[in-house]
Amino acid sequence: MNEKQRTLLIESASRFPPPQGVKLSYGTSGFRADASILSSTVFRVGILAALRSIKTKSVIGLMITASHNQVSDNGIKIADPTGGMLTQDWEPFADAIANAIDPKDFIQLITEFVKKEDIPIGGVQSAEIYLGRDTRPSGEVLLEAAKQGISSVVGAVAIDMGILTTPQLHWMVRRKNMGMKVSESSYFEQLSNSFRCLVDLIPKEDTVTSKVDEKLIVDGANGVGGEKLEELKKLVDGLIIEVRNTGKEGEGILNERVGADFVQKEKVAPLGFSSNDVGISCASLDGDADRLVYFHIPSICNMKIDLVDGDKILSLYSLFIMEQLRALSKKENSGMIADYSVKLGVVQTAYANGASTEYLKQLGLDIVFTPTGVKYLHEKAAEYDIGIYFEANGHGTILFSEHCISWLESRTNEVSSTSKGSEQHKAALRLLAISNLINQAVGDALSGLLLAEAILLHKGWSIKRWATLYQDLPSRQLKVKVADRTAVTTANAETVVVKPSGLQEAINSETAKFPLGRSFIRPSGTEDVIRIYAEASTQEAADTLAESVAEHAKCFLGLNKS
Ligand SMILES: CC(=O)N[C@H]1[C@@H](OP(=O)(O)O)O[C@H](CO)[C@@H](O)[C@@H]1O
Ligand SMILES: [Mg+2]
Repeated sequence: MNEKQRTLLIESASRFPPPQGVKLSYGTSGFRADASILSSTVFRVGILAALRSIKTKSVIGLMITASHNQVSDNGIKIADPTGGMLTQDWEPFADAIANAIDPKDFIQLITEFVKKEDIPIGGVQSAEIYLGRDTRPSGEVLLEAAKQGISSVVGAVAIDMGILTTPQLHWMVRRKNMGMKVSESSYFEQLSNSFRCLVDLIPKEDTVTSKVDEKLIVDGANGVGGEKLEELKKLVDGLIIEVRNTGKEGEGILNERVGADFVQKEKVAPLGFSSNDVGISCASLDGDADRLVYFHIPSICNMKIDLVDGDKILSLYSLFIMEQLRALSKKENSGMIADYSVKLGVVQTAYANGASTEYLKQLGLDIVFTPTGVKYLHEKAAEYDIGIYFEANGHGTILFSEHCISWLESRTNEVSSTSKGSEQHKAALRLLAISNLINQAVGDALSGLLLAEAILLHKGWSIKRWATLYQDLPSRQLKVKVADRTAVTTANAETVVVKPSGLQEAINSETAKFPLGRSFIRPSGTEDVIRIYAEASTQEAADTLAESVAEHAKCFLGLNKS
């Protein structure tokens, strides 16, 4: 590192002293904490992003958001050149620099890292970083910290893309690195065009007899998703969407009793919904619009909901894609059959409802489990020609391999010359439209919503029909603040506790008391808590199982005194 670069880093780092007595960790989705202590972290991640951009010779994204956390929190995460999450190899470096106690230490870490990774820092090579943020009030100050971090690396340029959903920023980074046009309007155009394409391919006779819902009400969590959906819906014909909890002045507080996380965990309607909405199809986005769940309110008596969670969205997508693949491999007039069999896979986590896994198995799908956190699911899904992944909480997407897309394209060309308009031809076009609609970088509530709506229209299904695909097993999630959550280590996609020893045996003996019982605990990657999950044949049993496992966890780990 040359002298000019070193001086620049030391000067700027001294303006961003780290918080005292706090240990930060890159976690399941970047750094998250109370916004008031994050400036130095965001500044340092700005530098990391610049190094990553130099190393990969690509545009890197920096998103300032704390997703579904309370409004006073904020966070920062990195989008890698493909639009995915930061490569896991760099996470230890992210942790190390975020926790370096003084500028000297910090510079030392950077010097060692650029040497090890052979990063030509100092201006030989340029770097470009796209910045996005959600609607949190702390976003502006943190944006400034990120810019200062970036500009303390010689040759690095920050480009502020403004207030965006997390998936929009990831999409932009991916597109830019593919040499394509990047703007918010091109994002909206791509989504609305591919949605229209799917709707145009709906067999006409089916639409007449359809029982589809007339409108969809969307809870925007008082975050960025609501305002973006207002924009997007102007371009989408054939859907009536009413957006609530848009976060406009006086509408409510970000994520407070609203949003996908609240709805999925509490299983009640968000604020802003009432008994007037009984029977109507509804959906909830989370604070940065990378999660989506659906629901309807079955009765005017209370605000309990019938939840259509990520597992059911995954099931709907899987069913539709399987149907298209089947149509594609059928022998038609052309006499041709599919010349390679598409490897379709489904990825879930331990939080997936047992009934969903059973349903997907019955469809004959290949299902794999990974630890919690989309970085793990995404990586696994990318091993298939078409990989569908979802967390129960509504984060997920469908990945198409390059090989699969070019095969679909050549298939479409072939079939359109021999049997244009055939079922085979339409199936190939539908799959291509899905690959354009659904975000290939990360889970995206807006594109996910348009795909779900297109499939419902195609099948002539209402949300009630969709909800009956299978019946969820009753489940309960709890969280406990323990003395040190890192004392818990797990194995087998987080379904088994390895440490502290004896705890798994205690969980096993509780679980054995309940028919269809299943329970596991794991340390959260985004909050200072241990999460407890339990599932059983009745709600009461699931509640009791969760409570007793929580008691064991407290006993083994001790409570947090602070
Ligand atoms: C049980 C649960 O919903 N966990 C969520 C939550 O992670 P935790 O590590 O459980 O805090 O936030 C992650 C980021 O949004 C998401 O990927 C994950 O699924
Ligand atoms: Mg989110």
